[in-house]
Amino acid sequence: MTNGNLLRIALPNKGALSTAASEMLREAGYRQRTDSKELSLLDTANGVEFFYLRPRDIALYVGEGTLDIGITGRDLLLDSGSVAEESMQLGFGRSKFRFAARPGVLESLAELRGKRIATSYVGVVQRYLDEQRIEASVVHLDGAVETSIQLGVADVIADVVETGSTLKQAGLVIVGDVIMESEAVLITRAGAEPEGLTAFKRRLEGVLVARSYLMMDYDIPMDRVEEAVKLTPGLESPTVSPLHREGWVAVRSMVPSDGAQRLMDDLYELGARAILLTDIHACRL
Ligand SMILES: Nc1ncnc2c1ncn2[C@@H]1O[C@H](COP(=O)(O)OP(=O)(O)OP(=O)(O)O)[C@@H](O)[C@H]1O
Ligand SMILES: O=P(O)(O)OC[C@H]1O[C@H](OP(=O)(O)OP(=O)(O)O)[C@H](O)[C@@H]1O
Ligand SMILES: [Mg+2]
Repeated sequence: MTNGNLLRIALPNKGALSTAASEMLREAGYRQRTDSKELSLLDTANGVEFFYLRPRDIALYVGEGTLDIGITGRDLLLDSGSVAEESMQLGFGRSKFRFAARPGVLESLAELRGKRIATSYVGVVQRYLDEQRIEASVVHLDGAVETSIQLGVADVIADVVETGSTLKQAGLVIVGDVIMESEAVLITRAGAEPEGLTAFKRRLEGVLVARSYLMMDYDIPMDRVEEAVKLTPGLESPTVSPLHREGWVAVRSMVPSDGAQRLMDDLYELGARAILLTDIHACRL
């Protein structure tokens, strides 16, 4: 690591991952650029420096050790062939990598043999073809690959699919199974443990937990508390506090956001009252 003890972090400068990555870092308490033209940003109070780079190039910088860590897509990491490694899943930028063609052109991926496949992810596609021992020609395009079929440059495309609306617009249908599932990931260099990495990861983990859990409070008669805490076991152990009202206690526990309303109904049925749900802004487990 250069530049004193600053942890040097690569972030997507534009594209599908950029806004969500910056948002996550802001939630983790880091400074982020306010102008999308800024190329890098120092956050000395938190011991980090951010470099805003093309998501495609991020694995290269991290793999070569020029930068300590980065946020990019799992598919882009694999495509780059970099020695950088996935160190943490970040839960946004989810997509599936798939083959598609005009209806009737291809029944299964076994029929890819001899076809012209257009993609921006040559590394991912070639690796798949090699694994399956299929010989086909790969046409490298920078983007808008769906249009290449209409323009006669390819028979098949291989691309990121999120909602599927781009494929639909181009009149293409998915062929075969999902080649890979991707999401934004934190990447590091194999074997490297830069100073500050553990603290940085703990902050991001805090954001992931704060996003997927809520804080629940409720009052309940003491003789029901065992049943109630079985429904709300929390991550460590729920806090049970005495109440002024005799025979009642207050319970506080983290609960998964998914299904929290249903949990409130169940607790009410059990006799709980004053059931409150509040957001968690930040946490360290
Ligand atoms: N709807 C989406 N479109 C494209 N990429 C997506 C989508 N949803 C998630 N991703 C992920 O975002 C990453 C690609 O990011 P980005 O769109 O910035 O790359 P790009 O298409 O190569 O760049 P650009 O379109 O800016 O030239 C991949 O990891 C991909 O899986
Ligand atoms: O399934 P969907 O929700 O339609 O999203 C997938 C589409 O979005 C991306 O394109 P992008 O907008 O990044 O343009 P590009 O192809 O020029 O990179 C990707 O390459 C697909 O074309
Ligand atoms: Mg794109």
